Amino acid sequence: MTPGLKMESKGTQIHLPLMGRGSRGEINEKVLFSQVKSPPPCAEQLNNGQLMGGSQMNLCNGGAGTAAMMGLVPKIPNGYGDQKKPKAALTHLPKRPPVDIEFTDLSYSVSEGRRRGYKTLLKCINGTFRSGELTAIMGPSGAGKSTLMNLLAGYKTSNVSGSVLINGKARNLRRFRKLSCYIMQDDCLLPHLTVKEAMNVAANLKLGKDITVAAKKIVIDEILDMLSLVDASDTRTINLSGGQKKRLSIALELVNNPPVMFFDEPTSGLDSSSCFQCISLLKSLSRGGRTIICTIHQPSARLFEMFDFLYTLAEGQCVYQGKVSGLVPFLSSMGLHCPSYHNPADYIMEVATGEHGDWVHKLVMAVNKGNCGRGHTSTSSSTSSVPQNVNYNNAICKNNTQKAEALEIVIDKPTCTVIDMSEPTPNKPEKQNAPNSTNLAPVTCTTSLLDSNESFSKKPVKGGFPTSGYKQFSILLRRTFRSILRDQTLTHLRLYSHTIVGLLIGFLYYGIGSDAAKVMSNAGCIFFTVMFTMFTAMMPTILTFPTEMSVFVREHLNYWYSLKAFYFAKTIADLPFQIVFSGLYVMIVYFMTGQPLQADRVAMFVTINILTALVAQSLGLLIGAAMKIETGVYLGPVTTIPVVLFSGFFVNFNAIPGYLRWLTYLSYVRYGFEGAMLSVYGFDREKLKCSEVYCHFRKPTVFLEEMTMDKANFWIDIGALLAFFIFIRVISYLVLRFKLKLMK
Ligand SMILES: Nc1ncnc2c1ncn2[C@@H]1O[C@H](COP(=O)(O)OP(=O)(O)OP(=O)(O)O)[C@@H](O)[C@H]1O
Repeated sequence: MTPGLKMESKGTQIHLPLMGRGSRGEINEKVLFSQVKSPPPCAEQLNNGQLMGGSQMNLCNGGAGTAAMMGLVPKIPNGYGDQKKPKAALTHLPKRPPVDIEFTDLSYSVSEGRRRGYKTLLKCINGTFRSGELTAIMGPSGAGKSTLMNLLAGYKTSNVSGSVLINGKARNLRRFRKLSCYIMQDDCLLPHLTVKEAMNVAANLKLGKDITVAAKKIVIDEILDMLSLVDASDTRTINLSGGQKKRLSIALELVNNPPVMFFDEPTSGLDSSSCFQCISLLKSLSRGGRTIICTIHQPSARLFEMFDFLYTLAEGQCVYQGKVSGLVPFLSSMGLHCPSYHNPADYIMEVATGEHGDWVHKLVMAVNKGNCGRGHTSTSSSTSSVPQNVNYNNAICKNNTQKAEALEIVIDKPTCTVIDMSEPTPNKPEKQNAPNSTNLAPVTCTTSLLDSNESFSKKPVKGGFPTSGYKQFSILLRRTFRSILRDQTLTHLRLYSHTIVGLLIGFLYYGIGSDAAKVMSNAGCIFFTVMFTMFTAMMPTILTFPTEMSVFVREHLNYWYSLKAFYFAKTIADLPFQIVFSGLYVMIVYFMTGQPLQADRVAMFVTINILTALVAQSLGLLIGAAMKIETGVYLGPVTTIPVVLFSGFFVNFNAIPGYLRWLTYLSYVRYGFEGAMLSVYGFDREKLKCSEVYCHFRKPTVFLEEMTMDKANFWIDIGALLAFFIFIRVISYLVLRFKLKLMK
């Protein structure tokens, strides 16, 4: 019989494969698969102490039907065979080494300004988070949970003292970041992509070009199947439930199988059943040999007992570290008795917040003395100071004598084999769960984090990302283009509004363009056209970019692609939409208002308006990148007012006081309006017809003189707008870079 885990389920024995830890901590990947012969245990059974067994299955290496075992949403056939065939398992993920994280004397401070000096958020804390364990970082609000996780994930590196060791060696931050992922509290997902599309992008970006399309598809299918997302494959992420969004966030990061996963409050915003599913999933991931660390706020007793290791913080110091089951005995040994039927998670939080008196200091002292923690054994056994009614196997404090079943864990010699993804041949039996007879490229197997490859690609790519800069750009370009195309606000609404407003303006100023008696009204029409293209380009960007930005931050910090690739893709993908929308509106207005029907003038008028729109959109991008939506929505229009004031429409340039006149050169609307006026009235346009007895502005040059535009040059306006466009785009790029740096 294959070594593994025995689990009793309604009289039927299930033999589950394990990824045991070798003597040196490596993952044993010997057992790839074992068929489940009986129906999976229900959630209730799992809750009754069998969960440990169920989640001992190895996600990485062919554990059978973990998601179903966890009581996630019912499975549907995925086309891989009949229902009796075992569920897909993650057999095709790149193999990863186990990673233990040890931190010693870790302190972190932030500057509070010159006068107030530094504030210490973490004070000399120590701990070890192991692979194969689900670790919870708990503590009251402001205790330093997120700070600790950011430090361990390598997101904060300045003002940090102490050491972080990975498998006993100094952390190589760059490599560690590539082999770990951080799943944020808010599910930063692009709303208009389907689950499958999002997964494809993740696979293409994270698995590199050495893995074939067919191999990527199998990886994706396996993950979706395992996380019970198959039936939501074609659902846009905006329509997913909270739990599904969370699972998709995990699925996206699982593509390259990171051995370390950090989760910031993974259960926030989920109902109790989704919370249970989510933590069950994390538990299964940890049982696959991963190091799963998450911050959590007051879990229910049911959730609490699912964690293997607990690290509790209060005021930036550790007040408990050790097994979850050891918490109550530890507190009891300190004289803090968790009342019967009280959730220990609630109790430790009450203690940490000072509800039971000033215990924090005493607990910190006890932790530092080694009264709890990994090496400490007394916590797991009954001591005289511990009340008899506490059941240590079950985290809830109650009179319960039920014992958790001992788990049979067989540790084998550690192996790390290259996954065989080649086509099955008659001599070579097809692996279960590799149903597609496609020719699959081998996946690089990393044997140690510290001497692991930079990426999955054979050749390390510049910048350390799994794919080349060009590949990142092309994948992101397609994704951004698709997202914009499907975006109701950015695209559909703009299409309708440009058409409707264009027609409205067209009817309002119908045929006035060639009438000398209506040149002032025509100038108003031209000015409004410039203003409309400007605002409709700027505001949607201010509104939508922060969402894109949060997705970008998550993906970039998880080493998917570079800022450059993202930024170029964003810039290029936006162009066609700006051109089409602005062009459509401007053409409707131009022809309906009777402007000169000369191809060169039409082209000039349309071009100058499109350029103005592009500058305005870049400004929207800058505002969106630099600030929150609420601030941007206010600042966007407010900063536009001076730009409009100095455009030359409301106040003639000659009438502007000399000391303020230089400001007109900073107004990009000035160049847009001036260029539009010149394309209509400049370039030696013949005399206009006059619909009244006398028309002062029959000669277009006279009107341009009146507007102080007679000496203006259309090409300078074009050049100025181009310069504005490039300048603002560069500034936006630098702002994004700066913001990223601040996050690190
Ligand atoms: N840049 C900063 N300047 C000053 N104080 C800061 C800064 N960043 C964090 N803090 C403080 O550090 C403490 C720890 O913050 P952290 O976000 O880690 O807490 P937390 O335990 O995750 O809290 P919560 O559960 O509410 O998210 C808080 O008191 C917070 O106000």
